Amino acid sequence: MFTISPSLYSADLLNIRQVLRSLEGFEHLHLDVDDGNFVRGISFGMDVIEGVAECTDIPLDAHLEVLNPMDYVAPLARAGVELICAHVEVLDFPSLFLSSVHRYGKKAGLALNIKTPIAYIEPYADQLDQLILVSCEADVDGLPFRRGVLKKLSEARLKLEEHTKIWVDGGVNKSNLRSVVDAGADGVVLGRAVFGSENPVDTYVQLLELGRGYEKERDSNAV
Ligand SMILES: O=C(CO)[C@@H](O)[C@H](O)COP(=O)(O)O
Repeated sequence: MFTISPSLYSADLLNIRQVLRSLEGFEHLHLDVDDGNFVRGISFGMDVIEGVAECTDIPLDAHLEVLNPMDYVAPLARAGVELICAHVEVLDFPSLFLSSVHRYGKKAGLALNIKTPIAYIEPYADQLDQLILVSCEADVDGLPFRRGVLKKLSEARLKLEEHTKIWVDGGVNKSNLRSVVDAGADGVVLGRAVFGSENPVDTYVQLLELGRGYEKERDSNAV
């Protein structure tokens, strides 16, 4: 079923404990782990991630925007993160990353920057629980959604196995949600669209219902 993973990095990070307590009903929570090298921003270190995991029962997914993803697998798995995703652009041997995550009993994924073709992840289709298609330039906060991701999304949906969940991440909001779902997304990561709204919990529920409605229409049109 269509899902939303709100990105904690867009929340009020000075009140992180209160934010976590307020997130009633969230099915996922997205952790952008940004190292200041792969991307310019620096987000959460392991101490904060361990603290977040202790404070909430919401299943956590980590999007590693770092140069050395292999170093994060064991600490994230031990902290209880359920899904660990790294950028194919920095992995010399993506299959080793994916099997290392699986050895910890966690779900494993790859992420693609907007400029990176689907061909880069095709050889690993059999190991992929998740694909994150970044839909803005990852490095610059506030850059808009790039519609070019929709073609990549349709291509990925055709090429990947059905069990592989495809999420779109970056600049997604109410106005482009339908196009993302129609092109085949199983889920989206939302930063500003949820945490930049007046009431993140209400907004999350509304957008989730909207997305699930679009998904239902898409799937019934496909039959
Ligand atoms: O990591 C990324 C982009 O690289 C995302 O998680 C964005 O941070 C999501 O934020 P919005 O674009 O939805 O505000």
